[in-house]
Amino acid sequence: MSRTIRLAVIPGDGIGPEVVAEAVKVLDEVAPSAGLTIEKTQFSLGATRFLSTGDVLTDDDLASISSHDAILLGAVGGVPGDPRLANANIERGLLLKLRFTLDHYVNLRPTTIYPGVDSPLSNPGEVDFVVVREGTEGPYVGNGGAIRVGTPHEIANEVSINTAYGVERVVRFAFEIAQSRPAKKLTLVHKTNVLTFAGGIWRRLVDTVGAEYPEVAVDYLHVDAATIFLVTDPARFDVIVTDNLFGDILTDLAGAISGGIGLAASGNINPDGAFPSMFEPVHGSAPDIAGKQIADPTAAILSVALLLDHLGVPDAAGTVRDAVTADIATRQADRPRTTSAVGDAIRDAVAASLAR
Ligand SMILES: NC(=O)C1=CN([C@@H]2O[C@H](COP(=O)(O)OP(=O)(O)OC[C@H]3O[C@@H](n4cnc5c(N)ncnc54)[C@H](O)[C@@H]3O)[C@@H](O)[C@H]2O)C=CC1
Ligand SMILES: CC(C)CC(=O)C(=O)O
Ligand SMILES: [Mg+2]
Repeated sequence: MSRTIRLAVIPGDGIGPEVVAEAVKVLDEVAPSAGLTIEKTQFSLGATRFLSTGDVLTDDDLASISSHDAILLGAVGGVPGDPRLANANIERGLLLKLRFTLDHYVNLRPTTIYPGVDSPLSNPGEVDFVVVREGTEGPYVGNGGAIRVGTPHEIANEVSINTAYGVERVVRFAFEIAQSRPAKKLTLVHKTNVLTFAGGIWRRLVDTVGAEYPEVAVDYLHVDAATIFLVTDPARFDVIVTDNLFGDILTDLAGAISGGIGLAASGNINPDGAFPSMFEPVHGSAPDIAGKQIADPTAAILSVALLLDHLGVPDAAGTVRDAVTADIATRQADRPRTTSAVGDAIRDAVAASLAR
């Protein structure tokens, strides 16, 4: 029996539409094998839409997106510094508004170094960790302001919000994941030596919640030291739990060490299922390479694997990851392929695997 999934597709800006086209290609190939019928609604949102209509995300857009079962997003944002977008605030008005309104409190960002991948690390070892980044709080909530703007006496602030409710639930989610993994290790990353108030609540809640997970070994690193170990000893990590800002930064670094930002996938999860979760590559709209068909669509395709996990069809997710693994093993730096050629190859590998 087939299950219908209503998927909101937001290709977005820059390379977003290029990589989403490949992700959809792969999703359409694998979905029937998992008994899924994917009913897609396209949403034309982002900088391009703002420039033509002046709208970032209307109430109607939000209501319509919310009525779907899940969301697939490319990336949004125009060329940084483009004066026409000065008042648009696409990132906050669209991306963060979706994450906050749909209560995506878990931003799940796994990192694996696939065999044959072109990593800048000489000897990375077995790398397989997941960053559980808080998605609805921290310094991204817009709790700030500025006075005397543009004068030599300007003062600006941007305050990090960390609630016991918000921190506890994401920490608990991270412990659940750590408990389910063979290494059973959780590393809190923060900056408690300086951010004593924000860091304090994270440390205390990790200790409190951790008492319920005696099998999980708990570690702590300041964020600056964490960047060292991500490069020198990434195999030490299993589950990292951290706030919205540190998680944002660490996961770009994680992408870079594991073969490039074009491989890094993410899920913005509402674990309670009250709202649709949203799947997207970690990267942005990459205006520097947009329109050239040279973006790597693998991160978007691996985000489809996270979507399939979320939909409760792990075999289909595994089929996609196996196809990506096989494709990465064939890559040659001196023979680059177009975005759609990579998508075709992964789609064909999925088809071949399903035919066996
Ligand atoms: N989730 C989202 O929608 C995000 C949006 N942004 C927005 O995207 C715009 C550009 O941001 P940047 O800071 O330049 O970050 P970016 O992630 O778009 O690009 C950083 C670098 O990585 C490269 N890159 C990114 N994705 C790639 C891919 N799939 N294949 C190959 N190379 C890739 C780009 O060419 C660039 O050199 C900004 O407006 C930013 O706010 C940034 C991050 C996330
Ligand atoms: C524009 C940012 C809020 C998005 C971002 O960089 C991310 O989620 O990784
Ligand atoms: Mg980021």
